[in-house]
Order: sequence, then structure tokens, then C-alpha cells
Amino acid sequence: NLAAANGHQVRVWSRQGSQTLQVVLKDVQIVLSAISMIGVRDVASQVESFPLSPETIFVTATKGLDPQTTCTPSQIWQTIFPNHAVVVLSGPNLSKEIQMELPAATVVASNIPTAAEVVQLIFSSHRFRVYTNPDPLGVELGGTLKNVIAIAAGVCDGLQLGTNAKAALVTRGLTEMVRIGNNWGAKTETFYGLSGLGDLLATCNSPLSRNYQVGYQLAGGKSLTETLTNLQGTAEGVNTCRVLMQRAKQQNIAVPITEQVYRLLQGEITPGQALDELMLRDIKPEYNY
Ligand SMILES: NC(=O)C1=CN([C@@H]2O[C@H](COP(=O)(O)OP(=O)(O)OC[C@H]3O[C@@H](n4cnc5c(N)ncnc54)[C@H](O)[C@@H]3O)[C@@H](O)[C@H]2O)C=CC1
Ligand SMILES: O=C(CO)COP(=O)(O)O
Repeated sequence: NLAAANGHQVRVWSRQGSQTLQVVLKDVQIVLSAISMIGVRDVASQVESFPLSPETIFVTATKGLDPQTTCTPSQIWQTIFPNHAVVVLSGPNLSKEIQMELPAATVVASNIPTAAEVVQLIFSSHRFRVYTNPDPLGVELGGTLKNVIAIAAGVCDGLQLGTNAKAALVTRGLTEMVRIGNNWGAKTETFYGLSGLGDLLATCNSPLSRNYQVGYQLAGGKSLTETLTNLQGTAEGVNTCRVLMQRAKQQNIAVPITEQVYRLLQGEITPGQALDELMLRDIKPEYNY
């Protein structure tokens, strides 16, 4: 809708649609993927079988991690299309609000600055402010990692733990995101921007967030299966949390909030036990300067 409103010709492909991928991809300048994580590799491989101009830019909006390789979506697109520019689009972008034309901002990040600028122009409007950023990995991880903290925030609200608890959770969640991101090679400052802190604030405070909804309903006593069955759309944080735990163990990264969300999703502990585990950890300095 945003690109079309700026006068660009837009074609949409989905498995449910009538047009084939080949027809939709003919002569395109930009391919924007918002496939959920589970389908990214499959769809990227399908796209590879059709002719594309070497100038075609790939934009990825998916917020997830590949369970097999722990790769991010942009890493998958870049591996399959090594000679194309890949741009990550991520930010506090609850889609229902954007559809209602409420104001929002986002980030487009790429190792190729001109590609990010092309995408910035395509989507910018008086209702959608698009910033460029040179740290695609940090921007992508911000949008991905915050989903796990959003599940925890939903639990926090579901248990009615109060505003202090929520502020503590989100702040320590951000510290955890920075720690993981740094280990991965992302820049610290990126996590304090729109795609990190910005998206954390949006999803940890809105019932429009599917990840928040998962946590909220688990706190209300629903099972994960029941919650996911009734959820509209994808809550990427469930899969991301599992992949993250695997990677954190391999790399020896401290991820206390992610660990409690993981155990809760696995059905190993109750929301109340997760809270106690976090509150009763060894006392320590806020930062290791
Ligand atoms: N970049 C951003 O600012 C935002 C990104 N997202 C992310 O975008 C992604 C999609 O989110 P939603 O549209 O809300 O989810 P959704 O669940 O409504 O849509 C995902 C779509 O992917 C399709 N899909 C899954 N596997 C497929 C496959 N193998 N082949 C073809 N299609 C397949 C599904 O059929 C579905 O239509 C998620 O990763 C979400 O985290 C969501 C909101 C904002
Ligand atoms: O990432 C989002 C908004 O920026 C959407 O959040 P959910 O995937 O939790 O709905």
C-alpha cells in the first residue's frame, strides 16, 4: 500500500493468490519478502529459478531465525543471491496501525548504502518516515530478538505485575538483546534505535502484537498449543526463542530472560516460577564496565 501510494507498480504474490511467482517477478526492480521465517528458504529457492535483472534489490521484512543454521532471513537471501543487494526493513511497525494510516517510522539497512536509499524513497511518505542504517545485522536482530522479550512482557501484564516490573523487564531485555547482538557482530547503538528499543516499546506494550498475546494468554493459564491455534498470524518469538537458546548455549552467552521464556514455552515451568527464577538470580552490578 505504501509503495503503491507513492506511484509504484506493485504486484503481490502469496500461496493463496491467483498469480504465479514467475509472472509476479517479471521485470521487477525490488522484491520485498514478508514470508514468515518457516517459509523463507523455500520461497527464496523458488525465486532463484526465475530470471531477474542483476540490479534487482531484495528487501526482507521477516523477523526470525532459521532453526537449522541460526541464520537471519537476510543471510539466507544473500547466500542464495550473492550478487544482489539485500536490504533489511524493520521497525516498530504494527501492521494494523500502518493500514489505518497512523504515523510510523522504520529503518532500512544494507551493506550497500545506495540500495537502502532506493528503498527509503520507495516507502517514505508523510505517514511513514524511513531512516537508513549501515548495520543490517543489528537492525534485523533488533526486530527478531525483541519478539522473545515481547512474550515475557505479555506474561508480565497477564500476571498484573505492574509498571515497575514491566520497565525492569524491558530494560534488562534490551541489555540481553545487546549482549546477544554484540556476540553476533552487530553494533550496540543499533539496538538503541527504532529497530531495537523502538520495536521493543511497540510490541511489549500492544495487544496488537502476536508475541505479546502469546505471553498474555500463557499467563492466563492457556496452553501454548491452544494459544497458537487461536492466534491470527505468526508469533515468530516462539521459534526464535528455541533457536536463541541453542545458540546461547553453544556460544556461552548469558540470556536469563530468554531462558525463562524458553522453559515456559516448553511447559517446564509456570509463569509464576519464571518470575521467581528471574527475581532470585544472584545479585550483581547492572553493567560490567
Ligand atoms: N519488518 C517489520 O517491521 C515487520 C515484520 N513482521 C514480520 O513479517 C513476517 C510476516 O508477518 P505477518 O505478515 O504478520 O505474518 P502472517 O502469518 O500474517 O503472514 C505470513 C505469511 O507467510 C506465508 N508463508 C509461510 N510459509 C510459506 C511458504 N513456504 N511459502 C509461501 N508462503 C509462506 C503464510 O502463508 C502467510 O501468508 C514475520 O516474520 C513477522 O515477524 C511483522 C510486522 C512488522
Ligand atoms: O514486529 C511487529 C511490529 O513491529 C509485529 O509484532 P508481532 O509479530 O508480535 O505481532
